[in-house]
Amino acid sequence: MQFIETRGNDGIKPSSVTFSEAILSPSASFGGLYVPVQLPTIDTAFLEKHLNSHYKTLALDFLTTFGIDIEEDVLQAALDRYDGFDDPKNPVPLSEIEEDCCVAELYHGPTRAFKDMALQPFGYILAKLAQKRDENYLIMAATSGDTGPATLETFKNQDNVKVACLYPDGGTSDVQRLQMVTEDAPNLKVIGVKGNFDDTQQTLKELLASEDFKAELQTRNIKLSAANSVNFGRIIFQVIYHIHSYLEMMRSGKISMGEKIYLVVPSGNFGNALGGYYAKKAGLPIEKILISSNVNNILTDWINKGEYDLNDRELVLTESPAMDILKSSNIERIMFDKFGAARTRELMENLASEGRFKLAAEELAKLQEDFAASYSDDTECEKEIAKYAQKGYIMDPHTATCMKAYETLREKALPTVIYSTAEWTKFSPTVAKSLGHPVDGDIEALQWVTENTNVSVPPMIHALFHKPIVHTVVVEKDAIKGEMLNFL
Ligand SMILES: N[C@@H](CCOP(=O)(O)O)C(=O)O
Repeated sequence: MQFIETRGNDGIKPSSVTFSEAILSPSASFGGLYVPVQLPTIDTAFLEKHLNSHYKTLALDFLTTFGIDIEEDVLQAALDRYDGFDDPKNPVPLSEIEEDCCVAELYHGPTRAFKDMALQPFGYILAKLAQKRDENYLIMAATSGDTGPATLETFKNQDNVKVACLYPDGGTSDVQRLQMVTEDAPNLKVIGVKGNFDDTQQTLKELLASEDFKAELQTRNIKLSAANSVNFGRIIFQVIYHIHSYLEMMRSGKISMGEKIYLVVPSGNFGNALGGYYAKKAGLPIEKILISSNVNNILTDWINKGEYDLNDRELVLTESPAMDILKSSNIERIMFDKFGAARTRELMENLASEGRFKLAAEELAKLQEDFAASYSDDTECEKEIAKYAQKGYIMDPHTATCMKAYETLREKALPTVIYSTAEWTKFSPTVAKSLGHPVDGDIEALQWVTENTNVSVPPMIHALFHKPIVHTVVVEKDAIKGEMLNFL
């Protein structure tokens, strides 16, 4: 399988690359991204074959069908990382919360967020490639809370790889911050940035596209890659759990083969939703993908009106910080798929120069064939958390944004899978507040929620409060590059 570029080719970079090249060097021509030339087919035969498969068997078959240039023993070992999840046989359990609605819990890995689903195996593969080639890599990650911890966890103590993780100071939950600043390994650098997530991601994208920065790194014998969903190595693993969810719905008798379902995806950088879109395009019976946001609802406008406008918006800090994003990376891959490279380049260049673009009516109609969107503010989310707690299910604030999408966007009465992207333990003060017991800090909130509901706190979350803080650097945006070079 070859990979091509969302904004076309500049005549300098190769016109297509292999999977390993795309993940080791994820910046494509004109600042674009890599996408596969085609997708494998997920047909009835494929689904039937995996009705009783272990998650790892399904994943290996999907990756093999994709035809990526990674040896099978490396893929096997990468997938063995799922053995460290709560239930190795089923890393993504589904819980029924309504008769026609299940929550797919993507957070049962080491950092309690869906990012582990991709970063655990992807991190293994990237590090192995670097080691086999005897090359050294700086892996950059920009995070609004979940990607950072998962990146540090997957790459810690890996030979040939150093990580620079950028987070917005004050823009994550306390648990998310602690997960990063207490992660101690000689190959990890965590940098707090005075700014918001978009500032950190903008820096990452600029450095990734900068030939000068890459040349500077080359003098130290280091190459540059990224752990965010701009890297297709993340996306490929984010397709698989959508297939798994469908199979789980079949296994539990909620659907029969071929019956369509809705997916509801809380979205920021749109990698999770893109995975669902690719699964749908490959043949998984999905009616539509319903996108939920918080008040940083630029994706809602993109899908409902065809408008993507940064000009009259300020990024707002919310109780669902992982979605506090305005410059969403993967809309580009969707637009490439629907409108082609030339139009994608034009739209993305308009966004860069004018801060906005608008889709034509027929383009919007194409987008709406696959997506619908809504958003919820913090108060609405708190009500949903309280409502489902009463029914015995504790959800985090990102998952809570999905409930409005589930309640209002479905045009047909079809079974629905909602994606829970993070465990409530990362946002316990919001959960306690939603349940009518506002408290000051995480320790008290975790204790109160566990004493008053049916959930428990995993040991790695408890342990965070006793670990020494090893990363204390907080810098202005302009100082990020220098800070990373000092580390190297
Ligand atoms: N929501 C993310 C932001 C980065 O997204 P990614 O999927 O591109 O890594 C976070 O929690 O860090």
